[in-house]
Amino acid sequence: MEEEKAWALVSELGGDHGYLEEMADILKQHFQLVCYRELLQNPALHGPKIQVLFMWKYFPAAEPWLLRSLPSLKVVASGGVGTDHLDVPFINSLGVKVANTPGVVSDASADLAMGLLLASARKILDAHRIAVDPKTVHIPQSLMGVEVTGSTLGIVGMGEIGYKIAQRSKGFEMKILYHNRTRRSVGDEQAVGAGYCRSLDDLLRRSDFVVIVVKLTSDTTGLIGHRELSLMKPTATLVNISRGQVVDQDALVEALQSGRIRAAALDVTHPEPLPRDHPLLGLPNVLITPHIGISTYDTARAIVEKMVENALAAVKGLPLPNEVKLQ
Ligand SMILES: O=C(O)[C@H](O)CO
Repeated sequence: MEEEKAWALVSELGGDHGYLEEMADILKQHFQLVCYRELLQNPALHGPKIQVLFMWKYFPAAEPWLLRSLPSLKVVASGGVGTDHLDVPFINSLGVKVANTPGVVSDASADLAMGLLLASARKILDAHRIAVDPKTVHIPQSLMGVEVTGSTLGIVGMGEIGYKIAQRSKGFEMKILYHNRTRRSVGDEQAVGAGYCRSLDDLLRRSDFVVIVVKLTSDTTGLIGHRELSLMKPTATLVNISRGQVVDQDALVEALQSGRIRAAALDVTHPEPLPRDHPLLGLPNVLITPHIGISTYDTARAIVEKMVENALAAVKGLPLPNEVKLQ
């Protein structure tokens, strides 16, 4: 006899923050799904049976009132690696576990970092606009970029994603520097030819491209501010794929407007999206993508599969493969 499926809450199936059809099918194979909208329409009917909250791109937000209205909840299974949108101690205090999906997001995130770096260095978006607009005249100087091959890349945060960026950069013959709380093994460093910078300032002074890949914590909030930007080369480019709050955006606007640094390429901002009149959106030396680091079909599928694995373990009372525990 088929085991009865446990109930899980999801944002939407389809829609802006919903799951693509294929991903929704994976969830449906294992769980009976209730959409957030349905829950709000009939909380007394749906609330008590929900054991899993699946979060995709932070939706539905795990707000205290929502968590408290789900008495059978066992796990918040969040897609992606960052858990800065979750109050883990509070969730745990309700007897609910938190899981994320590390590992499977790393390749797509590292690929995007390289994409942003290359697009910014070679002004690929400006070039596209000129190529498709018959009214523009191609002035070659305006599309002159900076050389990637042989340049120096500074990676701030050498976890799995940072390391994968280093592996990719090796193919571009870049000199790799990294700054991280803990130093990698000699073997890891040698495999990609990465040099450790104990001091972030040192890395900032020496790099042509600085890629930010740290987790958002109280230590990394505002890590790159006026002082740090002023240490960078005027020809340097800042790439941020971590979280918007790691960079002081006012300081960044100033550095970009004054030419203190050459350019920035950002997959993350604070807030997301930025208000339409935000100065970053009007600067010619900024490239912004709307937090698409993990947005590939393969990665989305792998994320959803991991979310399911964690959720099934929680429902069965087994240890979670990816429980988030605050150190
Ligand atoms: O944290 C992550 O994995 C991505 O930034 C998506 O939120």
